Amino acid sequence: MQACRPCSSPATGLISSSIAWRNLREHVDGIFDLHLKDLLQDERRCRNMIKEYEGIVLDYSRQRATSCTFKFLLALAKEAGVKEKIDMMFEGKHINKTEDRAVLHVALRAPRTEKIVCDGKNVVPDVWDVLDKIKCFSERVRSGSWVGQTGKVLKDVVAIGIGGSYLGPLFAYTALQTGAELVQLLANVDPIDVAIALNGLCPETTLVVIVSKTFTTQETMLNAKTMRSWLIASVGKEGIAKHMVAVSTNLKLVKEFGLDPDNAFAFWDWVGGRYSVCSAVGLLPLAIQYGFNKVNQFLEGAWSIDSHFRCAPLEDNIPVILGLISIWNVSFLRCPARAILPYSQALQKLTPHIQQVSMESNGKGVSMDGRPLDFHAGEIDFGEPGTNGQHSFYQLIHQVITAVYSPTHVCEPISNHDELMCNFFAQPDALAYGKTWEQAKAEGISDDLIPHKIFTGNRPSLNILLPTLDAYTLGQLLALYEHRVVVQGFIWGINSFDQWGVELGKSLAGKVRVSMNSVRMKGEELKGYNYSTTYLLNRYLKGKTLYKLHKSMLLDVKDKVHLRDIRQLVLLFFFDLIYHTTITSYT
Ligand SMILES: O=P(O)(O)OC[C@H]1O[C@H](O)[C@H](O)[C@@H](O)[C@@H]1O
Repeated sequence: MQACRPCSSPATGLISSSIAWRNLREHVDGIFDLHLKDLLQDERRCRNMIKEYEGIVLDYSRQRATSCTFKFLLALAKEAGVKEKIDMMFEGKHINKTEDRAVLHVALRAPRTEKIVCDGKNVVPDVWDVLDKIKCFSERVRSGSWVGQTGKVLKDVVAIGIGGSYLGPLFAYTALQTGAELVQLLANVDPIDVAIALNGLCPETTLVVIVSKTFTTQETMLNAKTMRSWLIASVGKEGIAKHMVAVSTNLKLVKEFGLDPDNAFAFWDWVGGRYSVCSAVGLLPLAIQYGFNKVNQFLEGAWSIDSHFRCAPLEDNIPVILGLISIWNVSFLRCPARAILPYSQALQKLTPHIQQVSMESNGKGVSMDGRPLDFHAGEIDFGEPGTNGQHSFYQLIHQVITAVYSPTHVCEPISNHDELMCNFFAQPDALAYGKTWEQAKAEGISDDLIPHKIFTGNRPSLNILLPTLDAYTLGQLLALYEHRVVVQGFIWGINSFDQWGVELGKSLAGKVRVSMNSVRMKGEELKGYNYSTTYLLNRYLKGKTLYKLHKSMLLDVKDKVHLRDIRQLVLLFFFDLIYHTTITSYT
């Protein structure tokens, strides 16, 4: 077993130049020779790799790691100043340096009596003002005392948002679903998504919630305008206040959009979009659908993990351990892909949400001070609920790629889920042990088939077991993943709170938008694009388009959307593109 070298501060500013990092780099060579089937025989090692907090069990004994690995990883966490960075986060310091902002999503779930200071002000009372407003408003909608312009009770709610203003709420909302839903979430600007959301809805009994942190996101604003026109056509401009509310940090733009500031639910720039589930972004739809009690439990669950994250020693701190496991796999074992596999259908939207939280946060190529990283950072996240995933992409994990690490099995044990649970318990061992030639032979498999039926195993995984799945444990699960991602960013020394790459795409789309408008409205020629883009754009502009249909369907048809018509056109357009692609690739 190797001894830990004493740590020293990184000389170049990158964590990779620290002694702790170098210790791990040397240590990893020895790990490549170990197999999980041998590591799993060491009961003492396995016992040390199981942690429990409030009934949540984390078992990471199927990681390709020894207890020495964890000593080195903990030394790395200390070297990177993880504890100090956690404190700075809770103290409201501007740790999002490129945007000069604090990172305080933890303040969103702080009890009323807590004090969390940002820029000299305790923000907890502001948080609770909005929570009280959500409680009051949601109770009025649920009880039917908030009526629409024509006096009818509201029966449907459409929440429009995208990215963090959609994925997080969708995850929490879906996880708590029990049956009849009042609320639907709409993200895509594709008219078919709008049409599906509006199908069968009546403006007189519909409430629209616009969810956008910035209130400038093109897709959301376009969908919001479409919905506003749809409402006005039935209830008039004066009816909007009864049928439209907003969640945003930008109350000025909310007002300019024509909404009563009383109908706006605020949050703050110290809440990142992908960390905003516990703001009004996620809580308003949850409260309308499930009642404010559930919201409270959800917040309490998240806060229980926040408190654990802040206070538990690094070696027992579950989000820190999870973050270290990620660092180990990505940067040292060079396994950048992670499957997240919840063995619970209710958690079907966990993976898409964590995909954004993780990949947008840690998909960074430079350190906080702008230095290019000389190591692998960031993860590729994918997944499906178990057992669906087993019948889809598991074959590749078992036999082909070694670059997938820690399929994270999250499970909720309920007695009549036994079949599901059998799979949950079988998969980690199947991945770890694989199957040898000798085993296959002993099973009587014929020689020609044996190569297809042997598996090298040694595929690492970790298991998280929840005692149950309710609003409280859901809040815990959310906070565990949020903090895990943050820990990774703290160690890699990157900024997990900005997303300038996304901004690049947005600004290019803005340029195309202007060009498209000039061609359509003024008949101008396209200028300033490369050959390929000019060709494709012209081809699109000449082809059949949903543009006219979109207008007539949503603006003129008051209460019935013709889904069949729109689908037909979407398909025509789609095949147009396939045809086009085929021609280009064969000439
Ligand atoms: O909430 P909004 O301001 O409309 O932003 C919605 C989304 O926009 C972009 O895609 C950002 O990268 C996301 O982080 C954000 O959640």
